[in-house]
Amino acid sequence: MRLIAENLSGERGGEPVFEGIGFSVTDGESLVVTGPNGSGKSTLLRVVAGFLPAAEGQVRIAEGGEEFPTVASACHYLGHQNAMKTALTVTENLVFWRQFSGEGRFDVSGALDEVGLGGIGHLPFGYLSTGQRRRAAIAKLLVSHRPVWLLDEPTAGLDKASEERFAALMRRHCATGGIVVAATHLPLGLGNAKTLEMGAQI
Ligand SMILES: Nc1ncnc2c1ncn2[C@@H]1O[C@H](COP(=O)(O)OP(=O)(O)OP(=O)(O)O)[C@@H](O)[C@H]1O
Repeated sequence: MRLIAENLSGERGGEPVFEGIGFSVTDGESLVVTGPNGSGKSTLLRVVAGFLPAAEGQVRIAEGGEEFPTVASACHYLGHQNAMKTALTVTENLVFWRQFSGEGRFDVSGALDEVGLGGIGHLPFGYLSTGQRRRAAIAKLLVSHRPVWLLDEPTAGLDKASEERFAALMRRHCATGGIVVAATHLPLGLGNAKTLEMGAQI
């Protein structure tokens, strides 16, 4: 499978944010998107995810087969918001995501163990600390059957040990044929990732 962006332009509030962006990432590869504040990293990820329309150009999946014919079917987006209901327990949230995004290689309990949150699945998500919320949101990736991870500042709020644990999860995802596209200011420990540097302005 390949995730391909061709000649992409993005706008916010009718103003151009970036233009002429192109990339191709294939099974096992990662792409790290860097650039100064306001350069359009989050906008680019939202355009790739399909949450914002591209002003120009297109994003598509090639060789996704019957299982992943579209970007929407292949991608899981982890943005600044964790996309979890605060009143539901951590487990209830993850059960929802597992049903919504196809059954990933981990069940809910296994995914919580992977992010170091085993034993607190019964707590309402709203009780968790900032870093624990982020780790629970990362567990969404593990319970979902989505080969392309679109990650916006994924390590925000994580302590050093959690950062390293997440780096290992991303490397394993790629080693088993997954794709990671991550916008970040911080090194993510992805090894030989491709890079895309967004400009300060266009
Ligand atoms: N809803 C909006 N309406 C108008 N302008 C917006 C909107 N959202 C973002 N912008 C502007 O679009 C530009 C790109 O923002 P974006 O969040 O994509 O940058 P970024 O590279 O992710 O920044 P950071 O590193 O600070 O997270 C900024 O100038 C921002 O002010």
